[in-house]
Amino acid sequence: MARVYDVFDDYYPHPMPLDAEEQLPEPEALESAGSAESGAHAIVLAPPPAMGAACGHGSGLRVTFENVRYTVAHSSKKGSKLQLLRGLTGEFDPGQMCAIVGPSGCGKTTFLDLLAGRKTQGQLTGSIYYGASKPSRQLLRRYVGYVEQQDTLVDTLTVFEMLMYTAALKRPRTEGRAAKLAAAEALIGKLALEICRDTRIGSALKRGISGGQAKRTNIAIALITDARVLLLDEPTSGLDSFTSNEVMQTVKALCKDGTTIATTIHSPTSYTFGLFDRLMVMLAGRVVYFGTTQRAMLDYFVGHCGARQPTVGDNLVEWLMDFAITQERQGAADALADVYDNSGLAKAAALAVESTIWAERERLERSVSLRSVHMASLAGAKEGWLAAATGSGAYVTPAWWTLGSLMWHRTSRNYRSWSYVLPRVFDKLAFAITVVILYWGIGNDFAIGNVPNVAALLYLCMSNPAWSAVNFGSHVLNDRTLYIREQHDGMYRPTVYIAWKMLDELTLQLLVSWGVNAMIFYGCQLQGSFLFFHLGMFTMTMNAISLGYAIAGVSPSTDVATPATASVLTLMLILSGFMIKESSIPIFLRWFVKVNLMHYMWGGMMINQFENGSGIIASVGGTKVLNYYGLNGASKWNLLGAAYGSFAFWSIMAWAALSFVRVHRR
Ligand SMILES: Nc1ncnc2c1ncn2[C@@H]1O[C@H](COP(=O)(O)OP(=O)(O)OP(=O)(O)O)[C@@H](O)[C@H]1O
Repeated sequence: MARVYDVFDDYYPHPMPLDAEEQLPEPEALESAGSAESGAHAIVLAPPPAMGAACGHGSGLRVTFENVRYTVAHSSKKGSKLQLLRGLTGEFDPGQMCAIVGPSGCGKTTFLDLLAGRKTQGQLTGSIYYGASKPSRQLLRRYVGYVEQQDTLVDTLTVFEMLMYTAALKRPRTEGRAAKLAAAEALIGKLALEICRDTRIGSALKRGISGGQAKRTNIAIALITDARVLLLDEPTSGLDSFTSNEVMQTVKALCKDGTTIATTIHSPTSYTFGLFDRLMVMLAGRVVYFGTTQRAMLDYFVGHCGARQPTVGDNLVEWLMDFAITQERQGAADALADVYDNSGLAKAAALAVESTIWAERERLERSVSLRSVHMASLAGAKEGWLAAATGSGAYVTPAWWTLGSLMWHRTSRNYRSWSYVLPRVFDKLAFAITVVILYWGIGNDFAIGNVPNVAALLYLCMSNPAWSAVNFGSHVLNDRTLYIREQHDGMYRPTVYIAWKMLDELTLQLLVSWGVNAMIFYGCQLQGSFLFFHLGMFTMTMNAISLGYAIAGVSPSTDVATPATASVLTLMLILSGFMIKESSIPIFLRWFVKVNLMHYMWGGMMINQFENGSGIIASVGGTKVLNYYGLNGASKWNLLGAAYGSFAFWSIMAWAALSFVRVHRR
């Protein structure tokens, strides 16, 4: 029968010398070191590198976590709490790649989310440090790249454009295009993306780059700020074993410049497993092993936990996961975690954590007399490595630059896509053609029997742009995963995002609407001012966008937003004063007519059509028409002004919804 170490060697083609540093420390040595305060630094499994290497720009940043516990309110059991993480302690070292493994639901993603500062609920206790600092939002955005499980890319951009777009919003504005270009090209090289550099990313329905290339592009955008820490959540999920190996090999190569890497991974191939320097095994929110991936790991599980010896034919990763999951299913997760907590490994990890925090603080205090984390950050800034994190706010670029970049990198690229342009032009054109065919020349027919037809035409003209609120809302919701990721990455403020989305939609509408509105106005021979007619139609589109965004902002999904928007619009259309005269509406609902945008704009259009009609409508007179509909005495320009007020109101609602309403919880 093959000995376990032979099996190990058979599995790993990589040279993995078993040096003294990777041996399990003797428990007695640890105990004696731990008891003597002065000896605390004598035993550290992975001693901190020289300070410059640990913290300087171009090197890594050690991630240290101490007794991390995380509790959330139970989503299905009201009033009860659930502790998802239970006392995680350890550190991820610069220049090393650590695998976090464990059965599904053991808390791996929760842990990474916490490290990356992306949890929006729950209670965290314990400490997390990046170098010597507790992670500020700025530090996380500047120095930590987080690659989430799902790809969040812009399907209309090429890989190169995606990187340049991200660079424009995540790197300092002042550094110039050449530096951004160099950073993008360097990452394309590092992540072996040359072959798809100019390929559109595409979507599930319209294939562009491959799954592995998409994953590597996600990694590249996480690194565009020269991130010193890279956290990856299941980077190989959905990839075949060859592509998984390729992706992880590329990731591993990033360790060379000192990047600190931690990744959750479900079923690494043997090859990929061999690329990891460290392994953290989790069960039910606790650590059951944190150490080397080498022979000592086998010794630990066989010797301390009662795992069977692996034999030839065993895949070591499967062997480990089979053991861990079986133990969990048998309710032995806590027992295994207790064994780990009492082991030399856990004690060494705790000492290493203490040592790191102490040493980093001492270093900072040496450079300037410091007391607070804020001051510590300033000391870092003095040395250069935290300059951007502390020197700027939560967002790297000013609002005007962000807006310009979004217009340039996103909006202008939209026009390359027929699927973007055609539906937006076609729906306006189709409406205009239909209306012109049905109502040809009607505006110039002054017979009394024609008045309801003209009123109906104007009502249709108002309601058509209003209905597009349903589409606009779904555009925001389709973008939501990307929006959330880019928000976390500090790429734009919600105000800028809303302003950009509106400009994005309105730019094309502005171009198209002049033509189609002129077709309707002159084809149907409507009366009054064309400018007013056009502004009225355009204002309705603006309102539809802001209304759609406001409702989408508080809706968890399109399934909720679409019927909600349709209901609001239906109410507006019914109570506009056209379908039911205001005087016939029950008194308790009449207030709605007064705040109803449709009432204002349809009323304004009616006044525009009939205000000069007293001489031209032979039998009835324009004033009487307006009287009949309850529109006498109003000024069409005031009504237009009210519609702009409504736009401002819905825009503020949309901004507030995106800024303050957390429909996504993690
Ligand atoms: N509010 C909550 N109420 C109840 N359970 C929750 C809540 N939030 C998270 N959980 C549970 O916490 C566990 C940890 O989830 P997490 O996504 O971190 O697991 P994971 O190890 O990353 O799983 P996977 O490998 O499948 O991605 C899951 O079982 C999840 O269902």
